[in-house]
Amino acid sequence: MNLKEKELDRGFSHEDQNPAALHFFKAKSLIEKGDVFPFLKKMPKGALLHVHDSASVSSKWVIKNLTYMTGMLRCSSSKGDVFTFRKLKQKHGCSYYYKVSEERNWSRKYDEKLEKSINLRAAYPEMVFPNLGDIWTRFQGMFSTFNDAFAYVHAFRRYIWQMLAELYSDNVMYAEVRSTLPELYDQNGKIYPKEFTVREYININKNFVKKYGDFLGIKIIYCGLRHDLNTIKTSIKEFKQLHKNFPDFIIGFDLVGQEDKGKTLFSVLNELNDLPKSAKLFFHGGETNWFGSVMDTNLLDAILLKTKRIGHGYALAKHPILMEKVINKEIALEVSPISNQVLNLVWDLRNHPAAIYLSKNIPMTITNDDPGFWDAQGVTYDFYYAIMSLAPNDAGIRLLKGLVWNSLNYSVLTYGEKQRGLNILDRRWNSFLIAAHFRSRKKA
Ligand SMILES: O=c1[nH]cnc2c1ncn2[C@@H]1O[C@H](CO)[C@@H](O)[C@H]1O
Repeated sequence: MNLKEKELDRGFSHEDQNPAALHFFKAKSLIEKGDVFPFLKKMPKGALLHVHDSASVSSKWVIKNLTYMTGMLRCSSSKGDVFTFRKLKQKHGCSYYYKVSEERNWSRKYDEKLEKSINLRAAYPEMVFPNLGDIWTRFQGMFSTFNDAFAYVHAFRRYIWQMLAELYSDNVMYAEVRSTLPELYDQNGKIYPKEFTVREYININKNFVKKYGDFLGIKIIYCGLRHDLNTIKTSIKEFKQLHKNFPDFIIGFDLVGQEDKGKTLFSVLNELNDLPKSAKLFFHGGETNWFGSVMDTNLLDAILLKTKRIGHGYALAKHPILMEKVINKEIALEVSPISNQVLNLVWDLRNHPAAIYLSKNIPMTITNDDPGFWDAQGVTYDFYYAIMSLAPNDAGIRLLKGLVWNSLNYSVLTYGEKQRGLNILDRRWNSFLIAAHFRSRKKA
């Protein structure tokens, strides 16, 4: 509370330097300079329940590591850059491929330029991306830029390890990761089936957990892109097979992509009814500002389809009856404050509807969505906005603790795994508080 009050007071008298009200791209360096951020960084976060794998790792790491791997190529398509390690020409819509190692030799500030194609950072985002459509085109383009490099088996292994490392160093202890599970390929051009991607994932996870015993690992929520019916059908078919073969790892299903432009849940009801009973659902819903539109009914249908949690749920505040349902059925919202701001739903996060959800005790957890694409390593920055912008001035450690405990309680860990996780969390939380207490005494 001391750290928070001091920082809010300063923000109140210097509004131009009040990170709680500023866009993340303007606030990031201010956040890092304050005292709240390092405190939150050290805080055990519990589980991370909403993150997309191919946008999870910091873009700097990707540039410094993956783009220095042998065989990396770059080409320019009408939609933007494409990174790849495939030797054979692909359907990238490019006419010429450049070797990154050669380009780097004759271009100044090459790495900085390269990083721009996988990072949305802008000094004046309101000028660069005036509309929600503009930012989504750019955002979706970044997945297209990176996906083919991500699917190179040697890059994939390093990237997923780094994803776990960034979570672990941010004091996250477990994650349920959303993935479209790309078909991986190797240096000889061999393409592997999705089962192989799952086995790779399981191996990396196993090795990471072996090395860091207090990390519980990850599970995968399989994602289909919602933009057209055939893609949805194919992804449901693939999911059924993968879930059957790996029921404890490929735990559930979701549909992703821009909700405003994609198929609604209602329009694919027949297909969704084909999902097996053992599969859990984790639908995105209400990531929209269109009140009363067809997309807006996704929230209703997600609840009717018995979703375990709701991704975002940004629009839920406009639907009082659905808010009640979410409380009664204990469906947690996966709230990603920075994502909603960067993707242009809201500017000042004090206006984010999660402030209302907190006041109504709607179950929720703080998540980071695509941190690599906006320079937010880990979930600490989102927790900063949660406690400084979404929560009332007088809410402190008790609220944070509730959010952290929610993350484990609303996870789909088995009973045994959850008990073990809660024990570890309890221990780590107490040492965190004791250490923070001694730090503050030393300062005083
Ligand atoms: O906030 C989001 N809402 C909806 N879809 C998203 C969001 N973030 C990422 N993706 C989608 O996830 C896919 C990769 O897993 C990407 O294609 C992207 O469209």
